Amino acid sequence: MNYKHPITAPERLGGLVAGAPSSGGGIDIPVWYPATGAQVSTLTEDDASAVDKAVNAARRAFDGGPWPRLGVEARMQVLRRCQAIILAHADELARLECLNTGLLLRELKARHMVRAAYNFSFFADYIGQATGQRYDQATDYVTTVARDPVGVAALIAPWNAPVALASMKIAAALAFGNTCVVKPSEQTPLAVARLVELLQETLPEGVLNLVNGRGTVTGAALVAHKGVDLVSFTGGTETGRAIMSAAGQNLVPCTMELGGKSANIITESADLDRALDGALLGIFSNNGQQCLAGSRILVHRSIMDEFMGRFVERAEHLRVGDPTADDTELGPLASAPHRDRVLGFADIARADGGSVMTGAARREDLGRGYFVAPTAVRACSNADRVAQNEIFGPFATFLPFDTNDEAVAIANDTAFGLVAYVWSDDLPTVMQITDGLRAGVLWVNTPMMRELRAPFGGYGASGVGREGGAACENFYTEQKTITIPRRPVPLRALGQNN
Ligand SMILES: NC(=O)C1=CN([C@@H]2O[C@H](COP(=O)(O)OP(=O)(O)OC[C@H]3O[C@@H](n4cnc5c(N)ncnc54)[C@H](O)[C@@H]3O)[C@@H](O)[C@H]2O)C=CC1
Ligand SMILES: O=C(O)/C=C/C=C(\O)C(=O)O
Repeated sequence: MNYKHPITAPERLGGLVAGAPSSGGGIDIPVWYPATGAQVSTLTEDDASAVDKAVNAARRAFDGGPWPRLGVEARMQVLRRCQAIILAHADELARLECLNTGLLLRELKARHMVRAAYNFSFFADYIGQATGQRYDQATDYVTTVARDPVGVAALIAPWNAPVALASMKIAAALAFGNTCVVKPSEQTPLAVARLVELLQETLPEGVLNLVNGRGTVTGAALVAHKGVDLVSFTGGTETGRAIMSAAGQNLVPCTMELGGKSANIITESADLDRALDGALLGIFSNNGQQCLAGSRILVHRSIMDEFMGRFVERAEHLRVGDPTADDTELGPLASAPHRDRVLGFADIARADGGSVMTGAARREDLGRGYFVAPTAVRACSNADRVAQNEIFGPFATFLPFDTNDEAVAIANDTAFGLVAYVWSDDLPTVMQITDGLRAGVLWVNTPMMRELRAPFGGYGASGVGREGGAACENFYTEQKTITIPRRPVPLRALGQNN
């Protein structure tokens, strides 16, 4: 199948430093359309010297430029202009993102670009309403807490929702007065590059810079750079470990939004129709590639066969194919190696004694794109590798449980702890399960509702720190405590006693 491309990408692509093309210097990296396997652009990698120039540009903009010194009202206006720019170019950005990720164009327009624009208006509103801290000590002293921007932010974004996730970091870093160097995934640079280019129109020079290239080259040079003051990363857990160790050498703060193996708990008291819709959305939306996927579906044993049977039937009817078509429900995976890795887990499931209920095959009838059939396996136990590893694809793992306590124990029995889903119409059951779960975000009777004022992030191997309103304020600002006597309070006069 030769699906039509959603848009034509620039033939060649690089970074952007202080509004001008970066110096590159690295290898050429092909950029593919996952729906056809065709090369659509070539990325010039930024080497360590190009990264150095980008960080220095951000440093100059921070140390001497207007951005960190701008009043809140002026910064809010700029953030609102960023929102307007994204909305005005939403169709183009969505098409570039589709071309580069194979995510559904419909979803990119309706959710990802709307979220990207909202990230900026959210932080504009947030800084406009931020309250301060003041402490009065008896009558003699007053202490206030000022917040300064931290400095140059290294923002490292993944390939599964490039613009939506990079823009969250950019908007938050800018809102609190920082300057940035953004590094998108080398697999998915197109739409983030265009976003950074578009936002130059309203941002002072050097405030938002872009470097491109492999994580081990461009990303590693960025994280290790002494001019970087903080690192925000979203991506895989192993990469998170490497980045945090490198950033640790410079003692800079990090947030790590990492992987998950989240439990989706379907209790006996669930509204099963709704839980079924939620379970399908939880694992198959975003082409199955999201950290917050409900990838371990834990079902009460009394309803396991019925629920899994209905899930499999619906999965087999998912419309897989052209990501630009309005009625497609599942597009391709992001890359050929990733497709092969995901499919490899079917053999791993069998080797561990599990059964493949459906899927676990390439959709070669759809051409050379990286399509796989929606997959469900029944694991033997929660120790199986398909129950412990993040697969990051349209691949659901089912396990039964007998009691609420057992559901909680299974849910908590992984290295991860990002999110969890609970389906029940019985309040004591909901309370018992939510009290016991060790995960950063819990959704009860709903899939994936994101509240930007609330913290988002995970326990354990799912991350360090949180993203969201106050969490971002704490991360992207330094706090400065200032104590002033109201009048000349007498001081102990040292050295005057002899
Ligand atoms: N949102 C999420 O939670 C994501 C989770 N993953 C998980 O991670 C697995 C592996 O995916 P990968 O493609 O390897 O993603 P990754 O986590 O390695 O890539 C994310 C970003 O980190 C950069 N990066 C990689 N190594 C780096 C380093 N040493 N220093 C600085 N930056 C570096 C990459 O270039 C990219 O921009 C996936 O199969 C999935 O399970 C991947 C992407 C997103
Ligand atoms: O909503 C957020 O801020 C983060 C969402 C994260 C993902 O969807 C992901 O990494 O898959």
